[in-house]
Amino acid sequence: MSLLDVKDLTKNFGGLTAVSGVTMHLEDNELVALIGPNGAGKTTLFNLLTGVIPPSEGTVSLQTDQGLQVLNKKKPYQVAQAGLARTFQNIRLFKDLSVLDNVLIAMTAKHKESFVSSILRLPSYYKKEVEMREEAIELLKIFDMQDKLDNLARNLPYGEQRRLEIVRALATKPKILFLDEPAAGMNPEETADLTRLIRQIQNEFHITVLLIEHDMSLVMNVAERIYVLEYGQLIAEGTPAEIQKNERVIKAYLGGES
Ligand SMILES: Nc1ncnc2c1ncn2[C@@H]1O[C@H](COP(=O)(O)OP(=O)(O)OP(=O)(O)O)[C@@H](O)[C@H]1O
Repeated sequence: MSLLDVKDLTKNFGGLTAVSGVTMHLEDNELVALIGPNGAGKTTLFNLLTGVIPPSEGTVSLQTDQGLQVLNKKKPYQVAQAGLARTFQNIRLFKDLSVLDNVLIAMTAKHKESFVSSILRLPSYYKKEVEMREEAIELLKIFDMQDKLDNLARNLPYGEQRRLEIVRALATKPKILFLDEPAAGMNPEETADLTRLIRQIQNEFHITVLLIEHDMSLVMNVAERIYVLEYGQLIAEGTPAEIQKNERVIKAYLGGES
């Protein structure tokens, strides 16, 4: 049994089938990439896996501490509580809040502090708040952002805004982290930093990462396994070396150069 099992997942938008009968799996502590040409259905598949949109058909099941959970009909916050976190193609930070507050808000979504103790401001509430603050600072230290705690998110350079998004996702202590085009808009130096960061996340947090990315050097550098989508269907799965020499992938994705 895999950590995440996806069976025959399909999404129709009116007459268009954006994702068609996708079956895939993710294992513990794997770094997997999902690639495919523009419009292949990658973001739609991410949205299905993270509860942003419901599937037309198929199932998504996650192994959790409470046993197997079917995620299909769950809302995004329930999917997040089950252990799936994601970033988006377009940055979604609270731009007018500080770096630290951005992380604290993500943490609050996960912590189950009782309503009564937070309303009454019981000692346990303050204790929790102090703990969360310490945890958030520790996390930001790992990603070299300890000097930016009070900076407004909007004032960070682009690469750091993307990094903060990843920190926010990690603050929810996910089992699986979904990264949607994390290198989009980055310069080569920022992309090199991101490559190191993704490896660091996998090593230090022992979580599974699924990555959508158009930057092939990043994908081939970090992914252990790659899925390839074309017109909503999976056309290949394998190691970077296998994918690079897969005829169907070369034809579909790399423009038939061989
Ligand atoms: N809400 C929607 N309603 C109708 N069609 C949609 C919707 N969302 C996506 N599509 C269509 O589904 C197909 C897959 O789109 P999707 O964004 O998932 O592809 P993608 O592989 O992520 O593309 P890109 O690499 O350009 O981001 C496209 O033809 C797109 O126009």
